[in-house]
Amino acid sequence: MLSRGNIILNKNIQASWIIKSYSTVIDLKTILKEQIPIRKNEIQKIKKNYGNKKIDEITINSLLGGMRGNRSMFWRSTSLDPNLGIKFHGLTIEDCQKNLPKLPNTYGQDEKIFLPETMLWLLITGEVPTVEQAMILKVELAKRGRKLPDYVDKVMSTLPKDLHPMTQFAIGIATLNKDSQFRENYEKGSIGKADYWESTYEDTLNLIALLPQLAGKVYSNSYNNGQPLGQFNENEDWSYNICSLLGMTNTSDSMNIQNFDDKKSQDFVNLMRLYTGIHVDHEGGNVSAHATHLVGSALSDAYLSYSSGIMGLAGPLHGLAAQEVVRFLIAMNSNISSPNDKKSIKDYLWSLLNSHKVIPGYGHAVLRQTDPRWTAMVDFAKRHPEEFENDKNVMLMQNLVNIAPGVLKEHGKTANPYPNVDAASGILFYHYGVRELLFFTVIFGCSRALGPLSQLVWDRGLGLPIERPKSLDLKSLKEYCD
Ligand SMILES: CC(=O)SCCNC(=O)CCNC(=O)[C@H](O)C(C)(C)COP(=O)(O)OP(=O)(O)OC[C@H]1O[C@@H](n2cnc3c(N)ncnc32)[C@H](O)[C@@H]1OP(=O)(O)O
Ligand SMILES: O=C([O-])CC(=O)C(=O)O
Repeated sequence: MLSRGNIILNKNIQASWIIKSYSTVIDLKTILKEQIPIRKNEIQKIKKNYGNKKIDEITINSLLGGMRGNRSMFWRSTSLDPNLGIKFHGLTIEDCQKNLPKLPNTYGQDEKIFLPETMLWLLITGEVPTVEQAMILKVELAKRGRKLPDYVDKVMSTLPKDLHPMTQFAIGIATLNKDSQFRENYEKGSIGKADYWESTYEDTLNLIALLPQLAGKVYSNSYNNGQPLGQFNENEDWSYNICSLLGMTNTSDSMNIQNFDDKKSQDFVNLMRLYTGIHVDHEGGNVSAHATHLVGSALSDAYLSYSSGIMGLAGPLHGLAAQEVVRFLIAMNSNISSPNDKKSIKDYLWSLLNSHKVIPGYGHAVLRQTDPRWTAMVDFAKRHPEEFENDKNVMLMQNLVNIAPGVLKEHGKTANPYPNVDAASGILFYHYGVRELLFFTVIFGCSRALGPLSQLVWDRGLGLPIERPKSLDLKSLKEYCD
């Protein structure tokens, strides 16, 4: 083991952005105050000395093919290796599971699963937090998240019950911009460019903190006539509060709508921590992160920027695939004799492909191997055999990984025939009783806020400019071809 002050890292880990130990600093904002000028200076030096250095070539294929593979944006905290998957400041999911600290007095915490709060610290600082640092952030988020403003509650209550949960969620997030400190300061003209990051930081923490309340509000709006199913508990962690506000713990904070016993209640909260801990970020080019970054580059505040990210996440080729996978597994199970019936599964997949539909949960724009987030979700199911061994949908999800890649390879189009995270996640929530498929992506949206919004704080800190690529019309394109 290597020790950096109080920060203990497994010896194989090389976290790329760690520059010094902040073991004595316990406040996130103070660390940012120290880090931002150092990084800004580095970026300015790179621009000055290497500004004209070539990184990539833009081909007509990339121009017409969704910029696939173009290295053309800066993203600080995470990067995606096509074969190994996502790394958070150089740490894999497994590294994070080993090294992010577990916190005392945490409801039923599974030793293998970290809290999203510890991941947020890592994303923002590039440092593995100490227990003390993570505890302080956990408490701060809980304080900031204790109450949804009345005007948001009111707006949400007027929305039609059958409005898609993701649309409700995006509206709720955008509405919160009434309280944006950045927007207010900018309008008053009381801040200059060097100060933008501070109020963006405040907005970011307030927004992340309020997401459990907002998700609970959407759920009760859509599925419980607007009546709350649980209450926020300031002494508990962020993921616990998502679960209790959905009415899905057996504690005094919640209606316990699924009649969980202690074990099931704790398992469900741990599943939520796992899910919301690993969905936070997937480098910068995915639709939700990129949309947040693009809108933020116009100096829209954190609320408007992230509501745009949520709208992108609501597309079926991106986050909404989580809902589509569950629909697909249930439909397949009702068309085949058993989840072990390989031939019927293969036929079913072919019928889908022959009708020009995608196999949801399979394929990826960047990954070329099985998504390690998928592996982490399946590992959760394997560690709870008593819970899942008789679940036909979970069985089918697990069997599919041995069949779908072969079918997709034979079909011959898909660059990556292996499962992505959405292939496993929704069906585990479904198992515990979240049967409202349209709601799954809202949980994804709670988690995804952590990555793109910590990037937004840094975008402001580093003074990154408005994003504005040049487009080409058909005439110019033809001229290039000639
Ligand atoms: C959290 C996430 O966002 S993870 C992704 C979630 N989305 C899904 O699971 C939906 C299913 N998968 C897909 O649609 C795609 O694999 C995407 C959108 C994820 C990636 O898209 P691309 O980078 O364009 O993939 P790729 O280069 O492999 O596409 C080549 C062809 O294979 C097809 N293809 C890709 N994946 C699949 C699939 N799972 N089933 C059937 N066909 C597929 C594409 O539609 C494309 O067909 P076309 O040439 O007729 O247009
Ligand atoms: O990286 C992507 O394009 C899609 C994805 O898996 C994510 O955003 O989590």
